[in-house]
Amino acid sequence: MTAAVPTAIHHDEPAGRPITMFGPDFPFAYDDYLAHPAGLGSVPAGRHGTEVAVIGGGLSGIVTAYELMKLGLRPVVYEIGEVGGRLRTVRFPGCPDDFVAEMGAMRFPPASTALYHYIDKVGLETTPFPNPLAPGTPSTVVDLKGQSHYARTPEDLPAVFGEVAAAWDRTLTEQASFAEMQTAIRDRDAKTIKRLWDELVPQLDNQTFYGFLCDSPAFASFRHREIFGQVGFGTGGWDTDFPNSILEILRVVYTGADDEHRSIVGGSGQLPRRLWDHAPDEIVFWPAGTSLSTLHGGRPHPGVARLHRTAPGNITVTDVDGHIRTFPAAVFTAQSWMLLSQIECDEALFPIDHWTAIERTHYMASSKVFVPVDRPFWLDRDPATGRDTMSMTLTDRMPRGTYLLGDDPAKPAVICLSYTWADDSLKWLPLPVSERVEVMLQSLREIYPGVDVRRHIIGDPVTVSWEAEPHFMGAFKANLPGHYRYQHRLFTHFVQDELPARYRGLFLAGDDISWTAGWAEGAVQTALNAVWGVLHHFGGETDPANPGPGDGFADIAPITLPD
Ligand SMILES: Cc1cc2nc3c(=O)[nH]c(=O)nc-3n(C[C@H](O)[C@H](O)[C@H](O)COP(=O)(O)OP(=O)(O)OC[C@H]3O[C@@H](n4cnc5c(N)ncnc54)[C@H](O)[C@@H]3O)c2cc1C
Repeated sequence: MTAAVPTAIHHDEPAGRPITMFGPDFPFAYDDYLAHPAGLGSVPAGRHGTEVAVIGGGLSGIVTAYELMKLGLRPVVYEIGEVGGRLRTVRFPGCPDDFVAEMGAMRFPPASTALYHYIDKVGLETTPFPNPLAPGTPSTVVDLKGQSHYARTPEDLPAVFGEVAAAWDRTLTEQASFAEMQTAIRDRDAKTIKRLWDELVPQLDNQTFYGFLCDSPAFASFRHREIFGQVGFGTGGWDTDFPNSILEILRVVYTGADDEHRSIVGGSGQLPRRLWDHAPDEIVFWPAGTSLSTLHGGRPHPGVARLHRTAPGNITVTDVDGHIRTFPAAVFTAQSWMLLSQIECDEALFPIDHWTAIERTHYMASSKVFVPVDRPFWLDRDPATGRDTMSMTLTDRMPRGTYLLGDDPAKPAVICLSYTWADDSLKWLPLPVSERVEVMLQSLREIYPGVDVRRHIIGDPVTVSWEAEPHFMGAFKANLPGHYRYQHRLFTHFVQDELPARYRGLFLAGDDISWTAGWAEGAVQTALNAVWGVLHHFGGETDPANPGPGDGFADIAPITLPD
């Protein structure tokens, strides 16, 4: 548990299976499905070599393409920017290559077991991420209302933080059957998960995160709600999530998505790039040594400008260079608002209810700023106080979260001066990077009056505001109250037997389609759904010993709410 306030109920890890991102909406064991020696299934030999368009070369698109290739199909990946998408690792201009900044995803819970399947496959190493009060984080400062609290463990914080933690524990116990749900997830007990969740969804779909807190007697005090919003659980301040559906938050805390985060050594962007170059041992139809890279002559096709149907079942793709190609199936993995804005689309691509669901998608803004520094000077002890010079910092000032990355005294290091979401991110939007850095350094000076951070900076800063990136609408989707039905339509779209034939053959995957948006695990899980969808569409099947996500769908399907 990495909580600043250890707010999810924390039991000692019992023996047996750990908590994973198994459900609660769709409790399918993607990790077991991936690990099974029978593989993900097969398509009829007559289909081998058939082209399938994969739009978007982020993690979801690359996983989709990789698995389609292994089945003997020919994925044709279109990417408008860089392979990797929101797994975007950048270097600092003029600095050596071992300085990296994670502009998108930067910390991955071990609970994301389908994601780790691919991290392990391509041989990437991970290391604990220095979240607030995580065991590997030397120290944490919580700075609220102009008062700073230094802590090595949660017990070092003033008593009110413990009260807030207890209030969250009590709220989850009394209003969300927390312990029972975690036991069911641990036991992979899909029936109990569904019983608990299917009861909560209709009750809570209309509720915001903040409303959920206000309804809890444990959070009767405004001050407690305020501190909780500023310090939160796991990774830090969560008040920017207060307007979102409480179902989004419960999904995260039940499944351990905010716990025990690890970063990928050298950067997360290596994962999709290595998978792009990876030649799988188990591959059908294609000669040994085939990879996505060899199938594409080294690089993906350019971005997609137009999508339409030229015959029932066919998807015709026009790329930004004007090349036109028609496919018997396609998987769309970019943010779905691209279908409403940057890509010219034929309305016949989806039924109208799906278009409505796409249109209702709500995105969270997010900004980050990083600077390279000469060394991890924060580990220097202040001789007067015996404290670290500087600490991982949570604050109600503009930067909100400052992360200190690096612990080798002999090496340069990196500071994430600020990581913000939603309204907090929009406050940075008008400022160029130099002004962002000035405001951030000023805030840090208030918190650490004797520390001259600027003196240690050895290169230019890098920044991102995802809401201003050309091919993105924000950092990630976050459902608002009342959005469950839209999310349900998008997630279940990969099972197309009930759809009129004219709408089949185009599949949706990626972060927007996932129940746990903002977590790369969802991008992988939805990719595997789309792969199953394509396989099924082409008359293929899974091995009876290893059924896929669509095979036993009726038994574990997300609950349908009435209109
Ligand atoms: C700031 C931030 C922090 C995050 N933190 C975490 C974290 O700590 N842990 C975690 O697990 N996850 C985190 N995530 C979420 C994680 O990054 C995503 O879930 C995952 O990377 C999404 O992958 P994807 O393939 O679905 O989408 P993307 O990575 O967005 O891929 C879609 C691709 O489509 C491309 N595209 C767009 N338009 C077109 C077009 N017209 N034609 C062709 N291609 C197009 C885009 O360029 C992009 O490469 C974070 C994300 C952000 C932004």
